[in-house]
Amino acid sequence: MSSFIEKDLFPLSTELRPDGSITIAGSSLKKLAKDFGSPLYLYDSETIRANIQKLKNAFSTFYPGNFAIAYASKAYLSRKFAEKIAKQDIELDVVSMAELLIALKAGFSPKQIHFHGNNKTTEEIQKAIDCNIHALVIDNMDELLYAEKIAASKNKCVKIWLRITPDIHVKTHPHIETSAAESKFGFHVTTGEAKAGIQYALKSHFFELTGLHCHLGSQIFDPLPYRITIQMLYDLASECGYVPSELSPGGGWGVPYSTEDPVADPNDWIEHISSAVIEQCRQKQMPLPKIVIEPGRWLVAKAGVSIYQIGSQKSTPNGLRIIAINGGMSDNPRNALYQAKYTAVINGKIASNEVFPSRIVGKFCESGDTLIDQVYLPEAERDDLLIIPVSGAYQLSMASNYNLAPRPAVLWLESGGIYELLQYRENPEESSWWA
Ligand SMILES: Cc1ncc(COP(=O)(O)O)c(C=O)c1O
Ligand SMILES: N[C@@H](CCCC[NH3+])C(=O)O
Repeated sequence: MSSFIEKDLFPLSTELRPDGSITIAGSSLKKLAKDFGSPLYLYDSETIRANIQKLKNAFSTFYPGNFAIAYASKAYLSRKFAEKIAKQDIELDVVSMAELLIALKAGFSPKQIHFHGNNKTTEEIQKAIDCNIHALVIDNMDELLYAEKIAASKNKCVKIWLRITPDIHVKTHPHIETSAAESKFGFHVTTGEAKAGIQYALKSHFFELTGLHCHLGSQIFDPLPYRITIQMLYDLASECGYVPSELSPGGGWGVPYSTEDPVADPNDWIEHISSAVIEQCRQKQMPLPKIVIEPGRWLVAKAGVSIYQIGSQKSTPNGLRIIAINGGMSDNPRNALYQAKYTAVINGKIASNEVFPSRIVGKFCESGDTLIDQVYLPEAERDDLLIIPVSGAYQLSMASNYNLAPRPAVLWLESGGIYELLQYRENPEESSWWA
């Protein structure tokens, strides 16, 4: 456990009791699992607030212009979670009608919201226009022309950004890279579509092109591709005689999931983004834009912890120790999708010295339903609680009802043992499949 704490994998308010059990924000995980059942997801409020503050401080240190932190809500969103985040004076990136409606309901002003997506529906474009969101982020030429028709039918001038794809590779899993020439996202630079899009948007009576955006991908630990992209965006803008008042280099900064993963300081990210923008503006004699970053994972991954109950255990003929838990790919498909690596501990047995290589598998009817390929754990018994840290991003937001599994409950933890239900456990007897 101490190595996990050193490596910064658990939420800030995590404490280890002398009996080897864990509390977060003063709440015992054993008690929470008893009261709310498992699988159970928890978010530590202190970690989220500290992460937001860290990014704000970094901008205050490195960037003399305006900036905004926009939480990429696809990482995890529910109405109550959105209400908590709305109080932190940040903006929000949404990609669907439901995310937009929740954001508005939770108290985000439309002026704090920008709407992404490579294939927005007519209703989504209409709704975004009707509520005057901060920016409709147009993904491609086809969408630019379609959104213009909708804006014209409403006789409105809509604030837009264009999502530009630089056609470069970044080091991450191919499924979460969005910057390459093969990407389905954005106006590609090398085909000339990006330049044509900017020129078209600048001429249209129905658009105000307030900014350019690029999102390179996710789980990125190197600031260099951000620098290259910012230069590319400014070269493009300058070729088109365009001066962006906002510039969004997206999100994507990575987090460690296990003690073997790199730890990358987001200060480096913000410092590089800031200095690249300052350098480009100086070279091109343009005023500094408002920089809008869109972190999802970096803001919430480490704040989240998932708790499971251990069930069957077995050894395979080749000596592999398998521990099955009462969740799996339905609440966390990341190993199945990206071979994502995690670590885990057994609550109450953290101090044990004797550990064995173990594979953590779920309860679903797929051989790929593995949560952790290999982790060293002590002897475990049925009903022991397995705790997986860094569970706050892209687990529940990608959860499914495979095998008609109900989605788990989610709690928000405040210090002093205070907690609030963000999302209740689905009731398998009241789900839509009974219709
Ligand atoms: C447009 C856009 N912005 C921001 C993000 C957030 O990425 P991350 O959670 O890696 O910060 C994503 C997801 O990759 C995205 O598609
Ligand atoms: N879902 C991915 C991240 C993709 C982010 C959205 N473009 C993950 O779990 O790592």
